[in-house]
Amino acid sequence: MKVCKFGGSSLADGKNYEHAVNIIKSDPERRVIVTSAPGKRHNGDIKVTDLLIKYANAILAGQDGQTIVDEIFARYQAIGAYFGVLEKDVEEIKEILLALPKKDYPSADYLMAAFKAHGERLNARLMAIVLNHLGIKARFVDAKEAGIVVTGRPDDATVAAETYDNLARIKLRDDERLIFPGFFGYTPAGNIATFARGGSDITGAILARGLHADVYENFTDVDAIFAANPAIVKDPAPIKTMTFREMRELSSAGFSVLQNEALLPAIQGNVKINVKNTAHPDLPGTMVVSENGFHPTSTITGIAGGPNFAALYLHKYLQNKEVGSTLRILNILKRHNLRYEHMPSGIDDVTIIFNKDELQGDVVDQVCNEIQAEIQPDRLEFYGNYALLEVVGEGMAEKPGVSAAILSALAKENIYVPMINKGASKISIMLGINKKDFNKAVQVVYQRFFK
Ligand SMILES: Nc1ncnc2c1ncn2[C@@H]1O[C@H](COP(=O)(O)OP(=O)(O)O)[C@@H](O)[C@H]1O
Ligand SMILES: N[C@@H](CC(=O)OP(=O)(O)O)C(=O)O
Repeated sequence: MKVCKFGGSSLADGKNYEHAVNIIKSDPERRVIVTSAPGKRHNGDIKVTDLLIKYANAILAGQDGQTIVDEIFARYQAIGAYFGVLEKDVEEIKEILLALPKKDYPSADYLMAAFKAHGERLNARLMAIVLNHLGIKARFVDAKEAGIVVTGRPDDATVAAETYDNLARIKLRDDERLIFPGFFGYTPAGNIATFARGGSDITGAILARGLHADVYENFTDVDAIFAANPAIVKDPAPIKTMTFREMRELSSAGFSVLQNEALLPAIQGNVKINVKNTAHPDLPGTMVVSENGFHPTSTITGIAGGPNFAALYLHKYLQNKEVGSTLRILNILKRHNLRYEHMPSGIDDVTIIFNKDELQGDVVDQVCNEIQAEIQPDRLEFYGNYALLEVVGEGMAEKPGVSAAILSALAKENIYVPMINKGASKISIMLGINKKDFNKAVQVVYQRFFK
């Protein structure tokens, strides 16, 4: 049995939907389908999830959301109409949208989560309606009925272990497709909470593990996972096979094609992931598999990273002799609920690297003031234009000369590397660089290893 997840780009309009329907139809093993919300139809378009965020914000501001509801409903209705589904058969979608503000929510954050989740919740309903209309027996299964239980933040939830006991009770039938909405679950108190953005991939992986799928097919809008972001490197090499841990490193560092939290359920259930293009389903795509028995054929598998980082540098003479100084720094970050990405350190120095999305308002000044007062460093500097470059490959483990090859390729282009972190993981090398050099650095390292 296969679990198939279709991304927002694959369900953006009737034509894309038709590719997805044909994929479902063409293989009776594709019995569990996971939908995202309709994504962008073209450059400059807006995802339904983002329209729902606008809708939630309008309601929270005490405004009338009717115009946005009409805009959202039109997206679903147009897809239905493409298949000849009558407006009356999708009318329930509009009613559900209009009823959203009338429900009780424990807080504005939970209201926002519930609104956002309806992109996928309504799309799974629509997919079931379309498939049944085309004579393919299909049933919508809400996350509540499936038993997807989540805890944690309403916009960044974590799946609870009991979900897998609940999923074990689901009976699959040969003559029926089950259509699940991606991206959200229900808290023990019965409220909707979503995973992080891109989180329909996570639902697909949870279902693949819980329903013991042979493979988790993740359909998207590219032919494969490429060795570098195609927006930065022209025609990058497709990756045929890679390991879970390579994917985990790369997806957490910018390979947005697969949400990085989707790896854990697949690893736990040892379900291989096949990333494929909805528009070209006959191409093999990329297989993501367990590292057991995997034999790398190249030194490097992928080059990821991003330009949206910042670094806080602290120097304190004899810091290494003080017990607990790092703990005190971390406590300051904890007080501000601030997550950091990496913290390379030396005898007297520590650099703390943040994703800039974390640094809202005047939190940097507040943290610096507290570090100054409690740690009294000799130097405290903040770099707002930091980029991280992550080079990953099972093939680099215990292989001499990989860092040297990367650094000399960057040096030839006069790209300065203020930080290199190697050793925390055997299969990755992380480099801190200046934001302005980021794209060039990806291209240079790609040329060095793939051309
Ligand atoms: N290394 C990479 N290989 C393939 N795609 C990548 C890579 N890095 C970033 N991407 C981007 O990921 C996109 C697919 O992910 P996403 O937009 O989340 O898809 P979906 O809507 O199917 O969930 C591609 O269109 C591509 O722009
Ligand atoms: N629709 C949600 C979840 C998701 O997975 O979307 P997509 O498949 O378009 O990445 C989002 O936009 O974040």
